[in-house]
Amino acid sequence: MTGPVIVTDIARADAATIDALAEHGVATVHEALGRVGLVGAGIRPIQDGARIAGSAVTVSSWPGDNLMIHAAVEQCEEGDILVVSTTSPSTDGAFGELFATALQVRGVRGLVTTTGVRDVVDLRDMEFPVWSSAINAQGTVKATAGSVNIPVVVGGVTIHAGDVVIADDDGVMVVPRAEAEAALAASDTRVDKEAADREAYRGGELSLDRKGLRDTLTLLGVRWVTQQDYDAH
Ligand SMILES: O=C([O-])CC(=O)C(=O)O
Ligand SMILES: [Mg+2]
Repeated sequence: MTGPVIVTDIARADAATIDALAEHGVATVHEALGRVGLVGAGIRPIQDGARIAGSAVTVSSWPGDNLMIHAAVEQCEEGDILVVSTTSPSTDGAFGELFATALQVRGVRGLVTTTGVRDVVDLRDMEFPVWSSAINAQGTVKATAGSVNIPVVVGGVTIHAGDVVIADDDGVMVVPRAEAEAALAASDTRVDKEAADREAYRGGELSLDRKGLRDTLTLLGVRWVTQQDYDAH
């Protein structure tokens, strides 16, 4: 379909699966999925300590224009995360505490945006978590058509409406909706493995031995030499 659209009634992943993914956090799910889905590190949290997951409601906006964010609020439901991208780069402050107020009332868990945001003192105070490209008071207009709930690119990653977005202090990642269950199972397995690793490291075991990395170093031609031998050659 061409032209601006607002897609309604999007499909979402299972709520319990989304909540369990939130508990695992970005780094674990990213590793468990095979190191995919990570949004570029240019999208940063404005707060410390928030860890959320939710279904993406996506916005494709004109730069410097937040009309389509206004349109998207109506499409948001309990447990969603609003994801905003612009058709060309813009760090204008397209979002602030008024939008956050409207979204919080609808049970939206947070915002991920390639734009800038403003009112950050208020956003932090009201505990509405935000990941953005910039903090910027620059105001925007409401004049240009865009789309809601079409695929958008954020930090090099394509996010479809209804995909599971996970965000915490490490960054933001996306799990395609159809892979949410598999991502959770793989994350559970990884957490068990890391628990065993942690126990071993607490006991003094070296990761070099536990992961067989001495062989890797040897295969790569790395040699262990005493300082005396090193200095002598
Ligand atoms: O109204 C705007 O343009 C963005 C903003 O500052 C808010 O949501 O509070
Ligand atoms: Mg404001």
